Amino acid sequence: MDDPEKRIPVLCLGPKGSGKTTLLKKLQNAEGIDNTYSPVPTIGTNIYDIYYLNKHGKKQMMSIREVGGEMAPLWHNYLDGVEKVIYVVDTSNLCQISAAAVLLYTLLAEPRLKSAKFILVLSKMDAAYRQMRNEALLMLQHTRLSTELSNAPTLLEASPLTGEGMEQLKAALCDTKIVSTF
Ligand SMILES: Nc1nc2c(ncn2[C@@H]2O[C@H](COP(=O)(O)OP(=O)(O)OP(=O)(O)O)[C@@H](O)[C@H]2O)c(=O)[nH]1
Ligand SMILES: [Mg+2]
Repeated sequence: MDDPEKRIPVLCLGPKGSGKTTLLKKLQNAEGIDNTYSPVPTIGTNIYDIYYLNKHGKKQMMSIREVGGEMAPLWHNYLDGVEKVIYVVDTSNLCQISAAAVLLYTLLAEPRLKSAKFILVLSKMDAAYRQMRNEALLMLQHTRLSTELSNAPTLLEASPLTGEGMEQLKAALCDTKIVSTF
């Protein structure tokens, strides 16, 4: 397990199996992220180095720390110095969404994350699961969060398997214009 003291500005959280590892691997432009890809559950944490072009066209590296869903009771150890939180919710698993919402609200109320930017990723937005999008947003009370919170999460719909939403996620992370050739 990595050292929680090591400052990594971007944290990727969400319930187990919500698709964090798959999403971050795809952000790294890893090969073979398709229907045959079967990641192992993250026991502990993983750090992913992501390369991107900044607004001056220069290649830069950003580190993102994933903390496995199994580690939810220990997430609070990793919040110091965090500037951005990618919160991944599995749209195909409506049974898990209420629990995901409670964990999200706890993070939004966390004083150490008061000025952090939240990116709420509805994952597994493959065609088969798209129909569940509205139910998922309702269960997360997304409309209420957007109107009542100053640090309301930015909503993104993504599927690492189809590539949907990946450029938007990169752009939201890098505060840079969308770059199509990377
Ligand atoms: N259909 C579909 N399945 C996905 C997608 N992303 C991830 N999965 C599957 O969901 C399962 C869990 O994915 P992971 O990326 O390991 O999830 P995780 O959030 O990292 O899980 P933990 O590390 O246990 O917290 C795997 O079987 C993936 O293949 C997606 O976009 N579409
Ligand atoms: Mg994982």
